[in-house]
Amino acid sequence: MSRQGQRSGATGVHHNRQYSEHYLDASSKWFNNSSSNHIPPLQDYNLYGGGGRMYRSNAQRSFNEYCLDPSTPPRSYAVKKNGNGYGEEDDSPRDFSPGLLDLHSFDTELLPQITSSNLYDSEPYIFGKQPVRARASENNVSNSVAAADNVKSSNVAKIKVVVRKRPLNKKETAKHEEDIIDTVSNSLTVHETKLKVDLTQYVEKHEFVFDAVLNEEVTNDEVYRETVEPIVPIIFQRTKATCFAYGQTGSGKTYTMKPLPLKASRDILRLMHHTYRNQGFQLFVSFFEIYGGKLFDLLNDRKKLCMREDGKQQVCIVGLQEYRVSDVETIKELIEQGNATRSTGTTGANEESSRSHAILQLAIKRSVDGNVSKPPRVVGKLSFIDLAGSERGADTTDNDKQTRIEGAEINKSLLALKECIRALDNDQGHIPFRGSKLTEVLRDSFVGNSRTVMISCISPSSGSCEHTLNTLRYADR
Ligand SMILES: Nc1ncnc2c1ncn2[C@@H]1O[C@H](COP(=O)(O)OP(=O)(O)OP(=O)(O)O)[C@@H](O)[C@H]1O
Repeated sequence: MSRQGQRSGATGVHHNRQYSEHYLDASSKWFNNSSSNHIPPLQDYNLYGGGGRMYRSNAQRSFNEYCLDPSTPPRSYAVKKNGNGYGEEDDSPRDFSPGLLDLHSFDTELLPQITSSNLYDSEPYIFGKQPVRARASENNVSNSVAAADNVKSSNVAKIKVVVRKRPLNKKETAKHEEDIIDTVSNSLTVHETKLKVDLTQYVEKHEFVFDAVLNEEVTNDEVYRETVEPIVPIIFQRTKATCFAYGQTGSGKTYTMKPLPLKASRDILRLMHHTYRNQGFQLFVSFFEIYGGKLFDLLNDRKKLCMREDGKQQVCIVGLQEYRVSDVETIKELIEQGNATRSTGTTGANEESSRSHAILQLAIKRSVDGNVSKPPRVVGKLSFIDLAGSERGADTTDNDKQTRIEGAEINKSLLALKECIRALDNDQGHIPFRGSKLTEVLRDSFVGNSRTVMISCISPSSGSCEHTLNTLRYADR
């Protein structure tokens, strides 16, 4: 009997198997319904002129100059402004001029520090109207929820490392590969088969402990609850958070990351429409990728973007399009559009492998003093990063020059990311952002009040042992 068969299937988290329907199916569903009970149910309060509205922002035009109908892909519409500040559809589709998105100093500069009592005790305002006293009692309810969120925020670790083990796939099972990973609570053991000099086999055990270990039975909903859900409320409290998935090609990074932004935006909208109702928060989405050290806008025909640093060493991504969104459907469309645009390529290791880092950002903004004529500024931000396959850095032999260059670039950025996380972990004053484009772009997510969640994805199979150990060593702090 194989070792796999002998084991009792000890797991850190006990839940129904989710992959039975979707696993082994490359077109598995990416957007699951969130079943979170922690945040009140979403209601459409029609805050922005209709749940089906979406706004596109860039720095050269005011944020509400564009308004798109989410029922069709956003880039096929341009919008002209009407009298009430909201747009109407226009036939001229590519009316957008490249904007300047300054991640810090323009519309993403943090609002001045608002103490929690200021933020929650003040009367709510409605766009263009005076504060309404009648809403005071409703606001008191919000206050207590917000206060509870404050308490929660101090409990959210600055860096959290979670390992997710996927099930064996069809190919691995067909090759009779064994599951060599045991998980118990937040620890795991890798059983590596080795050869002695006399060619007899022996098993070396490698043990690791992480903040959480999620076994092959854990669903995407549970991954969300363990990783991103605790961060969502603190985004409203001037926090910038990053969640990324690391691991070899085929280890489940995309499978793990894809549902997270949608689940997070659903909860963000719930909070905006409930706890923070009428407090002027707005949600913006942008989606870009870093491929070969260059930036491309996944929500604007993969338009090439450039990153600049201003005199105050603040990072700007020139031309990046952001969309103001107020309903989950629109966000889903944008994410689907971005994913479809994302580049994939062929290498010796995995034909479908993604060789780029995809970065989806959800930014919560608010106009200073509730003045809608002023561009809204970032209050908090949540970045989701689906990293390129970690073994790409070693991809130097059986591929062409282009693939080798890509591999070197990926290797550089993954190392730089690790260095930044190590520096954050050690509370070092200096964070080495400049190590790569990826870390430069993420600079503002690492400074100040930041949170980082790393999800290390591993394959259970004996054939992936070396890569799995590399991934776990990368994640080991
Ligand atoms: N936890 C899981 N449960 C069920 N199926 C999974 C799980 N993780 C991954 N898979 C499946 O494994 C396959 C590879 O996963 P995925 O594409 O997410 O890998 P990846 O790490 O993103 O690879 P790449 O770096 O090449 O993009 C997919 O078919 C996916 O559906």
